[in-house]
Amino acid sequence: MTGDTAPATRFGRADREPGILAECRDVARTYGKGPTAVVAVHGITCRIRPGLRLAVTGPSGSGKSTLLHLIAGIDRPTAGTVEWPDLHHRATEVGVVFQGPSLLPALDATENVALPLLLAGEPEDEAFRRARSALGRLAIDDLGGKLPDELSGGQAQRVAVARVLAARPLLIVADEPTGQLDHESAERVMTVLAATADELGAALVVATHDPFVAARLGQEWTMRDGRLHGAADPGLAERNGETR
Ligand SMILES: Nc1ncnc2c1ncn2[C@@H]1O[C@H](COP(=O)(O)OP(=O)(O)OP(=O)(O)O)[C@@H](O)[C@H]1O
Repeated sequence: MTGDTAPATRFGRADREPGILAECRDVARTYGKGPTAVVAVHGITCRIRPGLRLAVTGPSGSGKSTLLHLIAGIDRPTAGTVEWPDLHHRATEVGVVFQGPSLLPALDATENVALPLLLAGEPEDEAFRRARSALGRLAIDDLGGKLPDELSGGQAQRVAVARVLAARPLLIVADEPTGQLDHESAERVMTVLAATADELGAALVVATHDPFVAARLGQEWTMRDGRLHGAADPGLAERNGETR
């Protein structure tokens, strides 16, 4: 087969490199100003491609959440640039599992999961079908009728994961998605996140303190004091923009 006839894929032709979902160039994020300013992220250059399975690890306060928010486009860098070259509609193509509570209190679990689909214009029956299916994959379909304040922290966390998966994003950014879960539930969440990312051809970026979760993903980037470390890992050249 010649290059000209290579089949198209979701991100271009099969004979080309996969696309770039997110690209950070020399990105920094400082909170506040003057003597109390906190530099949460410094000088990070990285690329997120389809198929990436990435754990972002590091001590508390090292900048993991900040980097994830910049990659997802829900925060802006104070220096450098973040771009999403192969995303067309970032609001629906990036799914974020937040570290803290994020469910709307007046909606039950199924409605919380369906809401982003309804807002994106999905017909109601399809939105609710996908919401129930996502809850089922995470083995929490029995919780569909419960309000957030009737859920445990771990149950609410799984509903938040279901909400992201139901929206079928191309870039899944999850901040401690298993932080409140027992081992068995954490394992299920990681299995479903990875399987869904495989089905969608998506990238999966997970901030975690849990070595088991990090081990489930293909790559690990470690943050310390706002910088990426881990020179021995195979992603470093990619991260530093040395290869395309
Ligand atoms: N909104 C904010 N205002 C001021 N400082 C902040 C803000 N958010 C984060 N920080 C600071 O930025 C630094 C990085 O925080 P970040 O939440 O990104 O770290 P983290 O590695 O995700 O931590 P954890 O593992 O505890 O979630 C910390 O020093 C934190 O106190």
